Amino acid sequence: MLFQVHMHVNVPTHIPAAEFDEIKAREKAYFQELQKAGKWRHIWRHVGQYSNTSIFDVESNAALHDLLMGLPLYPFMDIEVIPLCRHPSSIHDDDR
Ligand SMILES: O=C(O)C[C@H]1C=CC(=O)O1
Repeated sequence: MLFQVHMHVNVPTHIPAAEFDEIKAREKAYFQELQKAGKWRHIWRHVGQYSNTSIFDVESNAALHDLLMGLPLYPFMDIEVIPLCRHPSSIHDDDR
């Protein structure tokens, strides 16, 4: 199942910068593992914002929920999820 997810990170002011840098490093490692696993298919930066639009390919709503809740940056994020389905005119076989 494909999902479009918008994430916005609210940089915390109540924790030391070094602690936030450590959380960002864990986020990057988690993100790269999910990319390698084919679950986090695409990511684009929103120009001028600490935000991204991502495409996830996971087996269920619950799987996406667990994945998002596991993001180290989750406590600092606003997240919007848009479930996607195949467009009838698409010529791409991997649009599921
Ligand atoms: O940078 C972001 O938009 C937040 C998050 C998504 C991937 C990652 O490494 O951090």
